[in-house]
Amino acid sequence: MTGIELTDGPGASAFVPAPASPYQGDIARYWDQEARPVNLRLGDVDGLYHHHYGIGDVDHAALGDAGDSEYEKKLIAELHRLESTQAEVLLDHLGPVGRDDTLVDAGCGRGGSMVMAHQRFGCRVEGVTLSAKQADFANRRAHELGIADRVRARVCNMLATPFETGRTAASWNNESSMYVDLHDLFAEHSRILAVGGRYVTITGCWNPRYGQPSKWVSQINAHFECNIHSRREYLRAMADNRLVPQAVVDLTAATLPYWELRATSSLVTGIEEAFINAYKDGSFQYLLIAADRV
Ligand SMILES: C[S@@+](CC[C@H](N)C(=O)[O-])C[C@H]1O[C@@H](n2cnc3c(N)ncnc32)[C@H](O)[C@@H]1O
Ligand SMILES: CC(C)=CCC/C(C)=C/COP(=O)(O)OP(=O)(O)O
Ligand SMILES: [Mg+2]
Repeated sequence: MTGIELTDGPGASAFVPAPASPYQGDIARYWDQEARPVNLRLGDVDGLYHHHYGIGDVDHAALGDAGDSEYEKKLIAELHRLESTQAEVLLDHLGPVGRDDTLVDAGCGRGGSMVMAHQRFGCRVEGVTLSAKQADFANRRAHELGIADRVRARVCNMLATPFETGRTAASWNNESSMYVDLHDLFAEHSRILAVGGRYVTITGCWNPRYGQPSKWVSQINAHFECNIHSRREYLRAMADNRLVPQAVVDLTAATLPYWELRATSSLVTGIEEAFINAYKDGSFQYLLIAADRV
């Protein structure tokens, strides 16, 4: 195996494999360099660092008056609450999970969802990301929380993981499936999941009823260097890989309040309008799909 040794600091990943493709090298670099305030300031609220979006109604009573000197702080806390609610809803769909189970977070980012899964179920959680910086960040947080023996991130391609065949109780992709071929992705989840295990994704996908990816969807792809798939592609690739949908939940209406609130904040990144327009013109959907491995 080719790769490089990382030696900078105690949390550094011991071994970073060479990227499986030039594209994966680009994505590893993208997330190694990412430090947007909208992600770090929200994570600082309670130490759960997410790279996904929010769902649910805005609590206007908690936000208070826009003229209030504490308003921006409250707005950040509210956006973070909505992002954590999103992860809670994903975890709600994992089915029964025991302390002895192992879960896999494919494309784990800085590890917020992994920590939440461990705190809810007491289980072991293994995460993979292309970014050594993210893996180090997630492992440092797990260490600070005293759960490093149960929650671990590593630098690894989610299409070729080191996990044993048929031993994972449940696995998920939280806004990370738009970076890979879906047939390759679901073949790997299907391999590692136990029969009867559960797979869950929350994702943005283009709506086949619209026809083709809209200009807003193309703008989101360019912004994140990703490749948003259609709803049809998800369902077909799952069916081809022994993943049978048990629930398909359209979260589009539930995510719009998050985007509309975020668009008013000082932490805007410039992609807010594309998401709002794409969701509103029907070309784009925010979906949760939970599937049984049969
Ligand atoms: C938008 S972030 C989502 C992070 C996390 N799931 C969350 O909800 O906070 C996308 C993640 O997918 C990861 N990713 C993309 N392609 C990957 C691949 N082929 N293998 C492993 N991770 C990948 C990136 O490294 C990044 O951590
Ligand atoms: C739903 C879709 C299409 C998601 C694309 C993947 C992605 C980049 C998610 C959010 O990451 P982030 O939290 O780092 O982004 P931001 O900085 O915009 O908050
Ligand atoms: Mg974010």
